[in-house]
Amino acid sequence: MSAQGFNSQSQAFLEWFNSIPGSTFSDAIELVDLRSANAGRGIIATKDIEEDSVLFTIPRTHILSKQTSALRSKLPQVFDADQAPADPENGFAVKQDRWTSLILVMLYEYLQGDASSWKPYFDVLPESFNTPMFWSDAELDELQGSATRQRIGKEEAEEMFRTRIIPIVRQNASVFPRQEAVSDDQLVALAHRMGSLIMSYAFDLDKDDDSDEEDENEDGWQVDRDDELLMGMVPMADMLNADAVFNAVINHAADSLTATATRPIKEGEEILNFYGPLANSELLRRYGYVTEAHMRHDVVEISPEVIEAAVKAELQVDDSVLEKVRAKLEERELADEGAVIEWDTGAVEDDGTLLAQDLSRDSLEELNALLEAYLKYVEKYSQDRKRPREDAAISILRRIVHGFQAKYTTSLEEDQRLLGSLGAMDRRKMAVVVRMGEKTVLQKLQSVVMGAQSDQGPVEGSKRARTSN
Ligand SMILES: C[S@@+](CC[C@H](N)C(=O)[O-])C[C@H]1O[C@@H](n2cnc3c(N)ncnc32)[C@H](O)[C@@H]1O
Repeated sequence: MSAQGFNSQSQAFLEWFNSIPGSTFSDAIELVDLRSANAGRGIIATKDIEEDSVLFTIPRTHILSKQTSALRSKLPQVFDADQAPADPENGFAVKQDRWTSLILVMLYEYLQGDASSWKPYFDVLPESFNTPMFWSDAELDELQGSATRQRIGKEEAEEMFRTRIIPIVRQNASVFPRQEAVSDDQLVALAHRMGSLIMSYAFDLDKDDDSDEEDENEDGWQVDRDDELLMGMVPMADMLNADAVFNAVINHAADSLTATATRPIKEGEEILNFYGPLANSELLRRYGYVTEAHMRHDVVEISPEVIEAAVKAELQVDDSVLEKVRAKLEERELADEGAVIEWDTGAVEDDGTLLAQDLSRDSLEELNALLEAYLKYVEKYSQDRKRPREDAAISILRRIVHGFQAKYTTSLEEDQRLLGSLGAMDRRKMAVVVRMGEKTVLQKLQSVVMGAQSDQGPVEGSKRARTSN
């Protein structure tokens, strides 16, 4: 789209936003075109801004959610469990979760076209995304050994659209307009767009007062459910880009959400929100971009299968013993997720600046605990304590590191050279940044393991890792 067309959409959106009763938009900020930096729209300071200044305010009435959309009153049987017909054949009996509810609301508003009061907002929301969900196999191959590839979930998403979204749209032709012109495949593509928008633009709001917020577990205790937070699209708050070093936050008040400067911002600086201490792989999966500042949160995820394979190869354990060990670990809920190796040293202050002090954590704690448990149960079930546990643990760790490194087809040095030769931050370059971050963590892990091996001491990740940051 031309710069002129892009800016006139921004202008129309801003006028729509300013027409909302109770909204505010500071005269010290501006909505701008950052496409040349691959950052879409963003907001910059047009004047110096003082700490705690309010940048903009959006009343809750104009957060798009199942609470503000007319769809809910049109389809109470879909949104309210107690009104759902008992017959599951009609497709309504499954209660919608916060994802499917918001996708339905967004589809409903989007399909209204010009008749939707949210039209100027939809006009500034993107139609295509750089999240791995939309990458080709060749593009995904560039992620090499990254666990991100296993977490994309495209098929699961499509299954959800086909079973929980499309039947509702089709069975309510009078509610969802213009759908005759849209095939099922097109509806799936539209649901993908809405799902991706929710993933990278929606905010978690307060608890959803209308949902049955708590479930009972077997003991009769009330437990919080992950899906109880209401999700909504918050116009303007979602025009802020974000980074691991930021200068603004969104405050949630009873009637409105407000963007506030966390520290003084200079004229020309971009206003940046914070999405959380996410590894670049996760930033890419959810938001479709990576940044240098997020590299400090990079992690390597070691799956239970990788750990088990290393244990088996190192200790030459029979499958029957491994099965018993696995059952024991599952009983103790240790075997489900494997271990995450992190060198998270760059925590941020509340104002968005980096903490001066290095906050190294014991990055190997989780893996060490898991290996300790493996070794204990292997000894127990094979009735054979061949060697000291520390010694065995170090050898297993070495196997894990080597096994992992083999999943990445290029070395860190090769990637460094490649990165220097790549131009704009396209999908390939983002994949290179992700895999480089993970290889850097692996390299640190390797130096810890090698160090431990040379002095045969325990593997203490934090003490050694601290020197390398
Ligand atoms: C909530 S939106 C922010 C507004 C968005 N730039 C737009 O044009 O609509 C989140 C999306 O903005 C982009 N984004 C956010 N922060 C970014 C950054 N620091 N660098 C590049 N892109 C960024 C990503 O595409 C992300 O999925």
